[in-house]
Amino acid sequence: MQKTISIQTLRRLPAYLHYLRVLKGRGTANVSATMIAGELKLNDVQVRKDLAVVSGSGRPKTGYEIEKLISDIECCLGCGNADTAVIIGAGKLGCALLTYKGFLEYGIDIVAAFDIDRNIIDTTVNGKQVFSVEKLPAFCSEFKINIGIITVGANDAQKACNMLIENGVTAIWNFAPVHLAVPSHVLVQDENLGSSLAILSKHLAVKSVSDKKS
Ligand SMILES: NC(=O)c1ccc[n+]([C@@H]2O[C@H](COP(=O)([O-])OP(=O)(O)OC[C@H]3O[C@@H](n4cnc5c(N)ncnc54)[C@H](O)[C@@H]3O)[C@@H](O)[C@H]2O)c1
Repeated sequence: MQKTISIQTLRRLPAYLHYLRVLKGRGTANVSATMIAGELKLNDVQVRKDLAVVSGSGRPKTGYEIEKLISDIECCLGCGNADTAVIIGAGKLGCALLTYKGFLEYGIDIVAAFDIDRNIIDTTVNGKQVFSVEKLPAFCSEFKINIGIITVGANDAQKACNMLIENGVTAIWNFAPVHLAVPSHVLVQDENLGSSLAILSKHLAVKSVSDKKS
């Protein structure tokens, strides 16, 4: 029976996977939870708990076998059995996401983008076709699309979201700065680079005050 994985654990898995792949590339065969925790600035008890859910326990002294751990995390993240995703809005951000090849390593295959701008429709970005948004229903029914990525402006985001849901998408990665109303069977993950920048900005402001005092 598969163990339940918390959202917090899921959020940490890509970082574990990245570090483990780096270690594997260096020819390292085993790793301890303490070493992972040290590298990723996490608590080692937390790391052990996370890895116990996806892979079981490490061995005393030798720790975890890196190859097996990578394979277990990949399996948990759905790598090798990627969820298919489409982008709505092939503007600056949409194209940047289309261009990034790394999502496949985390189990998401962005297969196409949709837009309303005639100058963009029927072009390709990183080998991915940009279609007219009118073709979304036919595309979704032909290819099983699991994830919709919204990169349109705030005013168009709810419309794009509704269209995705009408065509069977139940997981939405939303980059538009707007709250999306969705039925309970749909999960929306809001992404906002601004919140990370706010933390950096706050850090600099606090540092500047303490520098002035000293
Ligand atoms: N979350 C973040 O950290 C973050 C960072 C940057 C941008 N954004 C947001 O991402 C969105 C896109 O930003 P951008 O700079 O790429 O804008 P952009 O104007 O370059 O791109 C938007 C694209 O959406 C298309 N579009 C508009 N309505 C549409 C519809 N109904 N269906 C399909 N396509 C449609 C436009 O033709 C355009 O190509 C904005 O909402 C912006 O605020 C979020």
